[in-house]
Amino acid sequence: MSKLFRAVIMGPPGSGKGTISERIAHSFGLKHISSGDFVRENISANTEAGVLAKTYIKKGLLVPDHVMTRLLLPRLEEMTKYSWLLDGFPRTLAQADALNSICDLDVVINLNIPLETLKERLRHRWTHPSSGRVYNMYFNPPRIQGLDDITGEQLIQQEDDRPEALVARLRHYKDIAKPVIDLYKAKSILYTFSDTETDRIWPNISTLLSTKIPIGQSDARCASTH
Ligand SMILES: Nc1nc2c(ncn2[C@@H]2O[C@H](COP(=O)(O)OP(=O)(O)OP(=O)(O)O)[C@@H](O)[C@H]2O)c(=O)[nH]1
Ligand SMILES: Nc1ncnc2c1ncn2[C@H]1C[C@H](O)[C@@H](COP(=O)(O)OP(=O)(O)O)O1
Repeated sequence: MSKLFRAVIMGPPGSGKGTISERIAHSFGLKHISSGDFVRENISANTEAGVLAKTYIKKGLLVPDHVMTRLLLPRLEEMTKYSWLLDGFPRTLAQADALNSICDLDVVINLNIPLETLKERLRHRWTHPSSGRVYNMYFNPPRIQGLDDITGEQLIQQEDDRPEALVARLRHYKDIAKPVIDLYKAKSILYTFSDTETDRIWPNISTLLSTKIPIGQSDARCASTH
């Protein structure tokens, strides 16, 4: 069997991780695992870890590393037969070390987007809370204003996406992501993409992955998990 492909996508809130992950999953047939979606699924299903995670998220905090790894690692271990792309995990060095103990990553995509662009995007981001699907009033608007394309349910603007909240989130992201980025740089698997537009970044990511993903792995049938 040819070698499976393991990738991580990193970037500050609003950098386009979710948007680009969907494109990668669709074009290259990788399983897309979003830590945020997975946490929300566990909260809805009332699993032990989900109940615990909810107590932190309600306070606007990140879920502690040991809870996060207890949630995510078994999920990844179920996926040993698939190539996957992980979005939203690892967020801390402890999470990166835990991930390192169960697999070798091939590529880490690091999105470097200017602060002004992030603020502007998140100001116009609308979210479907139960699925985590996101829209932008200009970039990818829903078919009917204010409603989710798939379920027709109401979209909301998250408190976290207000510009004032974003500056604090971004500062926090930078502090915790720096050692993770340094680790992947030292391993020579970090690929950084800097631009203000996803559509300009995407061709470069697509070219990179075309050279890295073994032939026969691009199977659109095993695309995104949601
Ligand atoms: N104007 C514009 N909006 C974009 C672009 N790329 C993504 N967006 C929108 O920007 C917002 C953020 O994109 P996401 O894919 O949710 O970013 P993320 O990195 O997953 O964000 P978090 O979930 O907060 O970590 C969404 O509303 C997207 O629709 C772009 O190139 N231009
Ligand atoms: N790797 C991780 N470490 C800690 N908490 C995490 C995490 N991934 C997700 N979470 C938790 C905290 C987030 O506020 C929540 C939703 O995740 P998300 O949708 O990726 O985040 P955000 O709301 O920052 O865009 O789940």
